[in-house]
Amino acid sequence: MMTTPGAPDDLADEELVRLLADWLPERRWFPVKGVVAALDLVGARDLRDPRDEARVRILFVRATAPGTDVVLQIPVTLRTPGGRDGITRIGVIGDPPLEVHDGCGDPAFLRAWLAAADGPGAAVDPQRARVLTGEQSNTSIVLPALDAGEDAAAGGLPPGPAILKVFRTLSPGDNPDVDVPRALAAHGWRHVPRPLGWLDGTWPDRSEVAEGHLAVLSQFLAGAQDGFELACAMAGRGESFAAHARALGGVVAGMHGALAAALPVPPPPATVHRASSVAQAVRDRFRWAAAAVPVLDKFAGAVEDLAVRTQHLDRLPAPQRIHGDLHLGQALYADDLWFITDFEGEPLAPVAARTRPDLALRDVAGMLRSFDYAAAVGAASGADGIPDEAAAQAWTDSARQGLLVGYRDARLSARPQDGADGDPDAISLETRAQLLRALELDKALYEAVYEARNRPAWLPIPLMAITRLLA
Ligand SMILES: Nc1ncnc2c1ncn2[C@@H]1O[C@H](COP(=O)(O)OP(=O)(O)O)[C@@H](O)[C@H]1O
Ligand SMILES: O=P(O)(O)O[C@H]1O[C@H](CO)[C@@H](O[C@H]2O[C@H](CO)[C@@H](O)[C@H](O)[C@H]2O)[C@H](O)[C@H]1O
Repeated sequence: MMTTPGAPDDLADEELVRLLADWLPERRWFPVKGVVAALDLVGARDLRDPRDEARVRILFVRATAPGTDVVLQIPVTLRTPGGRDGITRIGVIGDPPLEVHDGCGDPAFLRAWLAAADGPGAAVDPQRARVLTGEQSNTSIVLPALDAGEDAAAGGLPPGPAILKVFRTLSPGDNPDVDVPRALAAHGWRHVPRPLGWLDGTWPDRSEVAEGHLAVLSQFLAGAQDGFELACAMAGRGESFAAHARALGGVVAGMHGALAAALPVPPPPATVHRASSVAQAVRDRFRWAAAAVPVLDKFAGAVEDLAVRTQHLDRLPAPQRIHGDLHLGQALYADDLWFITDFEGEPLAPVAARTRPDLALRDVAGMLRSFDYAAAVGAASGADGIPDEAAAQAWTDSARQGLLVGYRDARLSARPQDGADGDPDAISLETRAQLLRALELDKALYEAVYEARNRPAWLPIPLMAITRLLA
């Protein structure tokens, strides 16, 4: 084991990792599924609980398995036995014994994190924190606002509530889930929850010391509805999502305008044939997806035909910073407004690819794919409440139409000078349709791998879309 900054200095850490070996595979965010991962402790960092109630330690653990090699962040707290109820106990180590708890569920870790973080912070109460239990690649914890008296004592901190997102799989470099919301909020775009705190860290990564963000604290939109849950519920009741989709399309267009202004990128070199790059990306995605989901092999010819048609497009919109993994689950509906969260990009993609300038239409395609999921998962039904295919198709079509019209109208009104032919990105309707088809296919291939790894029962949703898009 190396002796770089952040390397473990404590023999008990090895015992901790042995304890975690049984606990980790049961976590939704643990990236290795179906096979046993090798776990190696590569580093650790102590944070100080201002109340000194518990020892707070962040473990950096490398998990390796075929196709996976990642460094995970695992905050734990160590307490003398019998100290506290109501927090997640992982087990006991040492002699004299120490209880090991999941840091994310322990106020001691949350206090220590808030004390160590950069940024304005927030007047929140770690004592009443709640760990979210949904489908998540990371771990999020809601921190309620302090009550009025305590709030005054917090001395001018921005008001709570707030949500802390602990990144589980660490990536060297600045995390776009911290930097992008900061840039958008500083630019004055109001559809992103305000970032309130962030913590950097270092950890040994092979022969280097990696540095990057460990977690981010943001304004919590109390009472917000998750866009995917809202869409599924409406689909199940046979209610059109078109008006919501139209408003969402407007917000996605506003996000693209704000991203282009807040995080400008240089134009691509004239030597790059961009349509060929998009086509090649689809081919590469297909090869990657077919290796993980062999049933996709039969689509090889049809994918190549689509790639060739894409390659022959002559004029593409300029690349820019985009969201990168936009779907209904990243859209929150609060007080009649849509907000966009989770700017981390596709969790299965390498970090360098996640911040690369790309086509704004990729985000639009991501949202279109989500309507397909909502119709399937929500069991879209007609007015009689009985789920059927025609009703699902009609529900999806009207939501798609709503999103595209809302997006296009907002782009046009923001940049009317570009709309020579009524198209704000100055491309023909045919080019737009072909690009969207290629980008939807690309996303559906990604989803096939995501579902095969995480939710095999949902694999038919992207597989049916791939069949349809290639028909
Ligand atoms: N600012 C926020 N206010 C309210 N809920 C939020 C906020 N940010 C995220 N959430 C909720 O937390 C959950 C997880 O957040 P997300 O950033 O998508 O995590 P992950 O990238 O791990 O999937 C989502 O279901 C979302 O509804
Ligand atoms: O939210 P994450 O950043 O963790 O994104 C990953 O998980 C998503 C699921 O939670 C996944 O999204 C897919 O399923 C959604 C329904 O649960 C659906 O609305 C999306 O359209 C679909 O892509 C996402 O792809 C993955 O990166």
